[in-house]
Formats: sequence, C-alpha cells, structure tokens
Amino acid sequence: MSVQLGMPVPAAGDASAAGAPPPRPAGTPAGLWDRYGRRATDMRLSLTDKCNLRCTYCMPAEGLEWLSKQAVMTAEEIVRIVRIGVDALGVRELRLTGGEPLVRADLIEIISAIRGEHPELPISMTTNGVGLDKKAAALKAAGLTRINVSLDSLHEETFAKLTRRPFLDRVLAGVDAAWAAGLGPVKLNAVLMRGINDAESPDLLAWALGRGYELRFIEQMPLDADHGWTRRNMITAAEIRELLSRDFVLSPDPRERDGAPAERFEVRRRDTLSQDAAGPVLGTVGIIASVTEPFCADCRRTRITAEGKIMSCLFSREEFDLLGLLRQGASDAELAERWQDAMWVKPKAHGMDHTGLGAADFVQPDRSMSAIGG
Ligand SMILES: Nc1nc2c(ncn2[C@@H]2O[C@H](COP(=O)(O)OP(=O)(O)OP(=O)(O)O)[C@@H](O)[C@H]2O)c(=O)[nH]1
Ligand SMILES: C[S@@+](CC[C@H](N)C(=O)[O-])C[C@H]1O[C@@H](n2cnc3c(N)ncnc32)[C@H](O)[C@@H]1O
Ligand code: SF4
Ligand code: SF4
Repeated sequence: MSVQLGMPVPAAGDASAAGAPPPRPAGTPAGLWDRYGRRATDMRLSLTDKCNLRCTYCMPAEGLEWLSKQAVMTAEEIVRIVRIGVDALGVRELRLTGGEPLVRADLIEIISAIRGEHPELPISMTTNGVGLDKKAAALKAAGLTRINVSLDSLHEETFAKLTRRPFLDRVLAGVDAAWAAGLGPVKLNAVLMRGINDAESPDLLAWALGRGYELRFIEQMPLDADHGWTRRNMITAAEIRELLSRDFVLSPDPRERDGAPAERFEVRRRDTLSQDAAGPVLGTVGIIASVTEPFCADCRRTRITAEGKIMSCLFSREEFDLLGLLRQGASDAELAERWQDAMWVKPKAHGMDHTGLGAADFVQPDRSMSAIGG
C-alpha cells in the first residue's frame, strides 16, 4: 500500500455534520482500508435495534426507544448494501446481528436473498436464541452458514437476573435446534459478571464441551445503556483463566487466530490428584478480552447499524450515513466511495488513537451495544 499510515484525520467541517466523512487522500487503494493499514473484510450488519431480552450489560430494564420502521433498512436496502460490500469493496464474511435479529419478520427472506447473490459468502448470525428452536431449520435452508448464541448461565435464576427475562429453556432449546439443523460449529457467548455468573464458568464450560459447542467468555465492555460499567468490577481474561483452572488445563490452540476477537485454548480436564492435565483434548474455549488484551491492531470489522450508518469501530463516536445517501438515489459507486471514506478515518483502537477502555480519556459512546449491533 502506498498511502501514509497513521495520518491525521482532516477536519470534517460541514461534511461530517451532513453525515459524510472527509474524502480520503487520493491514491488510496480500493477497499475498506484505514489510516493504520488495516483492511475491513468482516462486515457486521445490524438488522434491528429491537430486542426481547434486557441484559443488564447491554440494555436498560425499560428498554430503549426503538427506531421507527421507516428509519430501519428494508430487506432490499440490506441486500444492496451487502452487494456493494462484497462485489466492490472486498467484504469476505457477513455477520447478522442486532438488537435481536430473530425478531425481524423478514429475516429468512433477507438471508435467502443474500445467499442467492453470494453462493460462497460465509453468513453467520449472533442471536440470543429466543425462538431459534422454531426457526433454525428455515435459517439453514435459507443459507445461513453458522450461528453464535449468547448464553450466560445454565441456572434459571441467574439467567433471569442477567437478562431480566425467564427464557432460559427457550434459549437452550434454540441452541440444540441450531446444532440439529446443521448450523454448527455452534459458538456460545457468555459475558461474565462479578458475583453473578462468574463462579459458574467451569460448569458452563463442562456443559458446552460435553455437547460439542464452542464456548467463549467475554470481558464486559463499557457499552451498557445504564453506564454501570467500571474497570475495577469487570472480570478480566486473567481472572477467567484462573476460574477455569479449577477444573481444566488450558493450552494455546495452535490454529491461526486470523483477526478473531477470541483467543482460543485447547481444554483438558485437570487431574485432581496431580494438578496436571489429564486425558485427551475435550474441545476448545475462547476468551474475548476486548478490555485487558485488546485485538484492535488486527481489526478487520466494518459495521452497519440498523438505520444504515457506517461505524468503523464499535466505540466510534462518529458515524456516517449510508442509508440516507442510498435513499437520495446515489449510485453504487457513490455509496462505495462514502463507505471507504468512512473507514479511512477508523480510530486506531477503542474509538481513540490508542487502546484504553476505562482510561481517563475514554468516553463511552452514546449508543449501547444493542443499538450499535454487537
Ligand atoms: N472490542 C470488540 N469486541 C468485539 C468486536 N466484535 C465482536 N466483539 C466481541 O466479541 C463478542 C462475540 O462476537 P460474535 O458476534 O459472537 O462473534 P465473533 O467472535 O466476532 O466471530 P466468530 O468467532 O467468527 O463467530 C461480542 O459479543 C463482542 O463482545 C469488535 O469489533 N470489537
Ligand atoms: C448486542 S448482542 C446482539 C445479538 C443478540 N441479541 C445476542 O445477544 O446475541 C451481541 C453480543 O454482544 C454481547 N454484549 C452485549 N453487551 C456487551 C457488553 N457490554 N460487553 C461485552 N459484550 C456485550 C452479547 O453478549 C452478545 O453476545
Ligand atoms: S445482549 Fe443481545 S439479547 Fe441481550 S439485551 Fe443486548 S441485544 Fe438483547
Ligand atoms: S474496539 Fe474498534 S478497533 Fe478495536 S477491535 Fe473493536 S471495532 Fe476494532
């Protein structure tokens, strides 16, 4: 790449106020490159800001004010934006997220239409699993490749405390249905919260390994609508490894990490007498340490919110309007230009020019995780 890396962002001026990023320097290569030499090839698209759970680390108890139907991208608009990403900008994988993607009535049609245009594109979805038992087979038939389900606890009481809804059985049925439908490898996401579900982590891992699911533990990030996150109170990756060492011995997974948020470990059971690893590898576990062991230097993600805004980083405080431009009648080439300009000014890490969630200069974005598209 011949562009100068780490260049300062030109003043956005009126362009930014209008939802347009400043133009990137002439001569930058085609594709979703940023000033730090990273190329986004992993597109995360939010289908809706709505959700039927109220996870404490994400949503407030009363929910949020939902976007109007007109504000949210239609199926046709989504398909067009994906087409531009894949055909013109080098997107190589698509993740559907939200809010809760399963609450979108036209979900199956959206997946079918994208699959029809992109037979080889890996399409995955992150979901809370409520209602998945009834839709898993149709999702597979429509062309969904694989699925990640959020599951923080196997105990009804803890689950209800974390999600503020009594739906554990429905989620478990959803996970099993996804597996049965061929949507594997099924990955499970658990955010650990101090004093609530952290002590359950070895049992949750044993359960996942026993069923062949890949569990990942996630450090809580400051993206909750209640702004209750504190650096001191979050469970760190180091603590997670320590918690798991009660029953298991973890060793680095030799497979390439390849820009993934999760650091993977092979898991063996600990021999209670010798304290050494015993027996065969039972499976793998992932730890997503966004706060204490950030992976921003290798970030390959570009995000489109449910109302069609480009967010270059999960913590971006600036977002740029793609859907508005599309609805004004812009051509595919014009939309691709805006997307590339928006990605060029992607922050180095955590919405800033350095890593540091919880640092003195870190400002939590206005949007919470569900409104961004996690
Ligand atoms: N800091 C940061 N965290 C992210 C980002 N994307 C995902 N995460 C975290 O990773 C968790 C898991 O994300 P998923 O959508 O399930 O999938 P994934 O781990 O990105 O992808 P796969 O392993 O390929 O399935 C999310 O809940 C976030 O907590 C990101 O761009 N930045
Ligand atoms: C925002 S949700 C959207 C998809 C779906 N509703 C779900 O829960 O899987 C995507 C992921 O973000 C994670 N998440 C939400 N808030 C988070 C936070 N504050 N820190 C870390 N992960 C968070 C959830 O656990 C979930 O795995
Ligand atoms: S994490 Fe997912 S399921 Fe939980 S409130 Fe946020 S969007 Fe809903
Ligand atoms: S915080 Fe931003 S730069 Fe870091 S991995 Fe997430 S999206 Fe990428």
